[in-house]
Amino acid sequence: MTDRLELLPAVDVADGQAVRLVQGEAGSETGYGDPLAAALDWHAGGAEWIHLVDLDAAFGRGSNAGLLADVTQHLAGKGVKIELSGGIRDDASLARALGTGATRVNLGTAALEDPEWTARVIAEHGDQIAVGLDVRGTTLAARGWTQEGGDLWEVLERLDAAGCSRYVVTDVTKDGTLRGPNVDLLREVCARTDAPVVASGGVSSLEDLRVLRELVPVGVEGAIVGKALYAGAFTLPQALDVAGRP
Ligand SMILES: O=C(O)c1ccccc1N[C@@H]1O[C@H](COP(=O)(O)O)[C@@H](O)[C@H]1O
Repeated sequence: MTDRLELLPAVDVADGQAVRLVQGEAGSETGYGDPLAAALDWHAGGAEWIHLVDLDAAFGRGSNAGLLADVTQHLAGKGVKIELSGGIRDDASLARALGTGATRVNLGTAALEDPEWTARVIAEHGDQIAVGLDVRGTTLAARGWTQEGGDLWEVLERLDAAGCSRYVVTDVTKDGTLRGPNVDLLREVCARTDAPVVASGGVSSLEDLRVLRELVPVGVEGAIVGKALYAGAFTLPQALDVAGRP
């Protein structure tokens, strides 16, 4: 068993550009240019994974599907694993997402609004499907985090029963704020499921990554890092030194 924390640098895309939002609020974005250039930077820094999000699809206001497919194919060709999310809500969008060569895809809204479809695709695709549990407190958020999507613990129990292989847990109130991860939330989710958990939201420092690495034995498998890398709080090689290298 590994004690390494997997790191997933984030590339969130809105209107064709890499951006970071604050608490997922539309209009709060800071731009970071070309998504492929950002992804290639993370590859050059040693990224094993990239967490790639179509924000326009998540908000239901557009699509960057072609661009994300290009980024995925390009990076997958270099051996980088892609976790793709945003707007994957039906058979067509799931087939397109898996067809890009992404290693896995994250379901958000669909996992809250369409339990039967979600159970079916989990049964069909196994660990190619993860579910993003995006929460404020213990209330889930859907549709670009603009609508409430139910109780975290009830949904976790349902998804566990469906055989969900992995959860990406985001404290929406921490995301993009550089205020540190919600360690209590992560511990509680890990205590209630045997599936691995990817931590998302709030990472601000190398110390945060040390803390998250200490949670690996209880079930935290990885951490998504966004704003801290883009803002230069630390470099990806420094982060990998703390998290452990593949
Ligand atoms: O990542 C964000 O900053 C974000 C902000 C607002 C909404 C969604 C966001 N990200 C990810 O989008 C998917 C959910 O998309 P969908 O509901 O399945 O269409 C999920 O991975 C969120 O973490």
